[in-house]
Amino acid sequence: MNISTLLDLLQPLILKVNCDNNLEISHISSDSREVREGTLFICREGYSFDSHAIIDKVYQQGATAFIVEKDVSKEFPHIQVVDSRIAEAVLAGEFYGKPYEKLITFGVTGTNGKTTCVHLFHHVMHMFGNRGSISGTVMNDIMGDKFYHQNTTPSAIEILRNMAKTLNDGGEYYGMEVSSHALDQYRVESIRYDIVGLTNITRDHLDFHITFENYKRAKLHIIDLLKPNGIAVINYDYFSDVRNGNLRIITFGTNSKAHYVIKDVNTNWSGTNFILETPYGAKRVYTQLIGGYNAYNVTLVIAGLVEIGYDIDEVIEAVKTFRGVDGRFEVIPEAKKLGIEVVIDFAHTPDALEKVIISLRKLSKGRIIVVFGAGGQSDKGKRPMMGEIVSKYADITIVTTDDPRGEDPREIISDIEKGLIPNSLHLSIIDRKEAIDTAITLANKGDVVLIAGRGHEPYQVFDDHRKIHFKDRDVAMDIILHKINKGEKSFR
Ligand SMILES: CC(=O)N[C@H]1[C@@H](OP(=O)(O)OP(=O)(O)OC[C@H]2O[C@@H](n3ccc(=O)[nH]c3=O)[C@H](O)[C@@H]2O)O[C@H](CO)[C@@H](O)[C@@H]1O[C@H](C)C(=O)N[C@@H](C)C(=O)N[C@H](CCC(=O)O)C(=O)O
Ligand SMILES: Nc1ncnc2c1ncn2[C@@H]1O[C@H](COP(=O)(O)OP(=O)(O)OP(=O)(O)O)[C@@H](O)[C@H]1O
Repeated sequence: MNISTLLDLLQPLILKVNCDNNLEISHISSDSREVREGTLFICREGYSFDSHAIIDKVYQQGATAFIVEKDVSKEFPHIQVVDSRIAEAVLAGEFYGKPYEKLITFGVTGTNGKTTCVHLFHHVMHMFGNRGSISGTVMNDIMGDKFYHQNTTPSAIEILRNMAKTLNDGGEYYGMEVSSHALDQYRVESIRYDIVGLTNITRDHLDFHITFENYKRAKLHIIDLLKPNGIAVINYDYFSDVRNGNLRIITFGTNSKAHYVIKDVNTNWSGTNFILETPYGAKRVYTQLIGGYNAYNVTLVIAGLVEIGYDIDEVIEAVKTFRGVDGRFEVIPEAKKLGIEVVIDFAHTPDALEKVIISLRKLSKGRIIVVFGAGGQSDKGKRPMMGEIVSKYADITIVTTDDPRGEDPREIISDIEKGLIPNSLHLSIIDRKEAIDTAITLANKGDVVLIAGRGHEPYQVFDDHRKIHFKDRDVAMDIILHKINKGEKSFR
């Protein structure tokens, strides 16, 4: 591609041009680790690294030209812009030929439920015989190529590249989780969606957004990214006041004013069922997902697909066969041999913890023992709130280590302890394995152990370089099997 095409597009952002208009660009990147001959490299001052500092090294790697935000030497062909992140979004859209225009695109944001919605969307589309891709926290599945990405929402270039691959390989749809960070940093700015979903909004990520208003504004920005005929599917119980010109907004929730009204939710150990009042009549919905809150996630996906033209009864039928996502209300069947239930769940916000424990309360007459911690280097303010919620709703609270990410685990635990309700039954055990073992040992017949906060995650991250393999399900399973082999049963 000739750089002049890209220059035209960037015009409103350009401060200075210091390059030949006839340069040919065969690749674009903002990451030096993937630069090759013919690359247009986008420099930016990031949160942890300033890639303007490595411009000479990247030039030697073969970069043809640079997009920069700062003054750099004339020896490097460059275009200086006011904002490299916006430039990256614009360039990525153009360079990869706007593949989103030919795909059914589904973007979900919200504090909790994004992964569940995107995986359910993938499942239903597959059941309808469509091929496509998804990206998000647990995994990226780009036309069958499955891999983990450190970000819930990758960079603009990666997303557009994956969308282009999806289209080239004959895919029809692309579903993705859209984090508030990504919305704020223009990672999805040049994408347009057929369906956007807003699951809910409660406290999280205020280390980054600082205020809840900023966080909410970032999330709501997804509505601006709809295609002209696109549909926003919004949880009315959290966003009752969203208006946006002529855009189609479809609401869902328990409030009778919503377009899709959730009623009579019943959850048990084999799934959840509820009545959904829709513009097409009342329907009974059954899902294998346990936890009443999943009625919201399921409804978001049903409403989105129905509103773009899929048959409601067929969508509801396809939902039935979805088995859920790794580490989300995952029951360990072997625990039953000890007379107890053990559940792994990714709840790591105050709201998610409350919802999961309340769901468990409906499922069990026994005591609920919760093991959890909080991640380091992220929203410290939610820690005491998590402590308060767990000690309010659980019978025994065991505070432990999550991913400290360089923070002292003792300090994180102490932040959580500040919120614990006085006189509630609680323990703090720094070693996560020991905490899980203690919870399972304390459980009597009929009790439930909830191991929360890390879900599918395979590693505990102690600092930038020290990761240890730690998957809650595997650790809990080992402990349970060990107890079964020793002939232990929870009859106490
Ligand atoms: C704070 C934050 O949001 N950081 C994200 C952001 O980084 P950044 O733009 O500040 O980039 P940086 O790491 O400082 O590097 C600056 C530039 O130098 C480049 N670089 C860097 C090093 C190098 O050797 N060579 C090189 O070229 C980088 O590619 C980048 O272009 O943009 C990058 C590309 O999209 C992300 O990978 C990076 O995620 C970091 C790893 C991160 O931890 N992000 C978290 C906070 C985050 O974004 N999380 C949300 C989900 C949250 C949730 O829902 O739980 C997410 O969407 O993942
Ligand atoms: N609709 C919901 N309302 C409240 N809590 C929910 C909802 N859906 C899921 N959860 C809780 O949030 C946890 C994470 O679910 P999921 O992975 O689907 O959300 P997410 O938004 O993708 O999270 P993250 O962005 O942190 O990856 C679940 O394990 C459950 O505890």
